[in-house]
Amino acid sequence: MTHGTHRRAIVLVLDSFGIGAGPDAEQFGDAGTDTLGHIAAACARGECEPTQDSTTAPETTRSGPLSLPNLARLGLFHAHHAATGAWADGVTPATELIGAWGHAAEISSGKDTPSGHWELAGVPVRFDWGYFLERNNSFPEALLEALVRDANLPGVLGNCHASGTDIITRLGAEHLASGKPIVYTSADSVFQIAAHEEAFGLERLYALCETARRLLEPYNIGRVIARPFTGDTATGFTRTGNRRDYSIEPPSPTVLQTLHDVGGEVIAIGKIADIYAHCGISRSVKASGHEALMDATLAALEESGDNPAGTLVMTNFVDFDTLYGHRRDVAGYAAALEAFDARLPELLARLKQDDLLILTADHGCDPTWRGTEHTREQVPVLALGGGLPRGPLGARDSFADIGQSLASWLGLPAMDDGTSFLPSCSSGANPQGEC
Ligand SMILES: O=P(O)(O)O[C@H]1O[C@H](CO)[C@@H](O)[C@H]1O
Ligand SMILES: [Mn+2]
Ligand SMILES: [Mn+2]
Repeated sequence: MTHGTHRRAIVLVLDSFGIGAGPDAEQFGDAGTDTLGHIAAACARGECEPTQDSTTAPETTRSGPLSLPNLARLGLFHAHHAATGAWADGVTPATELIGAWGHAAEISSGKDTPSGHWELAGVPVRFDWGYFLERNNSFPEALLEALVRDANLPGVLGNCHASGTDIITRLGAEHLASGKPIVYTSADSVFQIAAHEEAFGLERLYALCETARRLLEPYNIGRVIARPFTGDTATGFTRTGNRRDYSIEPPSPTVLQTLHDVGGEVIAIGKIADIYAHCGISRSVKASGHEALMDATLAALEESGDNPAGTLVMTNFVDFDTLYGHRRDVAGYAAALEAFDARLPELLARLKQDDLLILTADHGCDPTWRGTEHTREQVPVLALGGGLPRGPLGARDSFADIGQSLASWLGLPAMDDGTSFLPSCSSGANPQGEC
């Protein structure tokens, strides 16, 4: 088969960065959500200013309207306008756009991280995940009994729906005293285990998660997540960067797998390898924090591009979701967006002729919304290169349009789902094609 030469695709997933409620948001109780729009509005109202008692995180020093000049040039605010019918408050949309921009709705049954990532890699989730719906005594007794027995535990704490930071504050001391790990869930298809990194042991926590992963097989649960933390009752408890996700495998080959199968290189940065259950990954680079994730992405761009079958560099920027979205920290989310935006010129400077860059998200997590859960939203599709003319990509019916476009650019067999937004002349299956 003819195959694109030395082409690369770079996909940055801004975890939870929704740009307006999806067409089916009502069914999720999320009609009216808008992660970007509500952050911008709060900034415009002067609600995201540095405060006297602000923590020492440097990003909390931001102030004024939301300022994202580089994302604006890639068409972020235009995409948000197209998705919602309104310009985000206080922002300055770019007059000179450099790329193609659109917005995509999710067709997967859930609004969780694996569903969003698999769909954007061309594999929507059409089956229903298992969920633990009870807010208290959430897990079946038989499951917990088996976990306690197989992992030789003194018992478990939690067994409820919870916010991960709240539950370690509430149960951290009891965990230290009893040695019992904390198990909890959310509206997502997850089984989360929090334990003290030193007192319980990090490797022991990972092994416990693997046991849980095995025991959860009949329950159709998307992910087991290890949530290590440190601290004590005097200092308080803090989660560390050693989180690990144990996902089930995608139901069919994603575009990562398809590229890997033809000998291409798939470089997974941050959580990406875990999210795809290590399927179709050539190299996984772990990094904690957005600065380190961006550094790793830039390094991957420096080091890659020699593979004649093509290269995919894919990075998940998780802090938007974990540190700010779920914590309903609007100012923190705004500051993290601005810090991300400030690094984009370094990335753009490393792009080459045969590169396609896509910035997108996996779901929303509107920090102004009730509760602490994800929100069913559309995501931005900001694309640069790939033979794309500047301008609108329109409303995309599925995140899978991204996967199909990646397949086209990299000269791979077409995915079953999704419609490519690239011009047909730029398909990697026909690298001589001139656009
Ligand atoms: O509150 P924490 O532990 O961050 O949990 C959140 O993280 C999980 C995975 O994204 C979600 O299901 C959500 O509940
Ligand atoms: Mn996510
Ligand atoms: Mn999340």
